[in-house]
Amino acid sequence: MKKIELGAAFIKQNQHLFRCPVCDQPFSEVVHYQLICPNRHSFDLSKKGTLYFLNRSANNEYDKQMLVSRQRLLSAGLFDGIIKKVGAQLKPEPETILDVGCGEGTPLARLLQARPGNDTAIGFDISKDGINLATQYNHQAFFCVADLAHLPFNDHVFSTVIDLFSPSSYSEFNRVIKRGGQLIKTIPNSGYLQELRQLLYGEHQANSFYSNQKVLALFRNHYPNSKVESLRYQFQIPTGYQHDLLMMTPLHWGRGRRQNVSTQLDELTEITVDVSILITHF
Ligand SMILES: C[S@@+](CC[C@H](N)C(=O)[O-])C[C@H]1O[C@@H](n2cnc3c(N)ncnc32)[C@H](O)[C@@H]1O
Ligand SMILES: [Zn+2]
Repeated sequence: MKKIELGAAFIKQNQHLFRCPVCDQPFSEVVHYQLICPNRHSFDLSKKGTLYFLNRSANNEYDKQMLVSRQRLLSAGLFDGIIKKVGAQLKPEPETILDVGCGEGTPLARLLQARPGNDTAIGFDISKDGINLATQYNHQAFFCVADLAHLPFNDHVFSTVIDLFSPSSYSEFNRVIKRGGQLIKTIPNSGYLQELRQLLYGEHQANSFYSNQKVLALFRNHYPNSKVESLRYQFQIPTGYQHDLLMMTPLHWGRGRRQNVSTQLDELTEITVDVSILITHF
């Protein structure tokens, strides 16, 4: 089946999940390849079977090159430890999953690969390049371009919302998560990609270290009963992926960056993944 047909089948079957980002009304019709709301605002599926919900162009620090590099490293398994831990939080029964700021789609693809195959899953990102890359995967998830500050989804429809390294909008998350559902957010800890930080910024620069304390405190403020799980592992960088590691995060253009690190970069064989996984139930 063509991608646009798969997208049309998804929105027909799951129309109840979506609401119009212009007037906030639940969509009332799917006609051909179009979602239409009661106020006649309409959104067309692209050839790739995705929807575009932004009503203004969005600036994004994640350009296509970064997303391609991220896809290469994630496909090589960089985040598999995180994905396994997130997957362990899901129920064995079918879930309705939303991946917030899904980027180029690899984490959601790999999460779903390890599931029985009965979930309903949507990934969205503000980056159109990210969403286009995500559609290269041949899997069951539906992808759209949207802003996490104004979600095009109805109230209390998702059983699990995941947010891996992306910004958050807790009022919107609270609105779309079902009672009995959960929010799983992953944030970097100070050791995250530390070998790369030290290579780029030396030992004592502000950028050499990362603190997640503010993000963690805000999460705890919103969800005092949340639990926090730490996860730290070493990833063996496959030969030829060192440059992708440099390109996949905004670290590569950070202030105070040292120049001419390519020889040392080529010699990097291991990288630390060090994260906190924040989980709260509704
Ligand atoms: C660090 S990346 C994480 C991507 C993906 N979750 C991953 O783990 O590879 C942060 C993502 O958040 C997205 N993002 C930033 N602001 C956003 C917004 N307002 N709405 C939706 N996505 C946003 C970026 O485009 C980017 O893809
Ligand atoms: Zn509308």
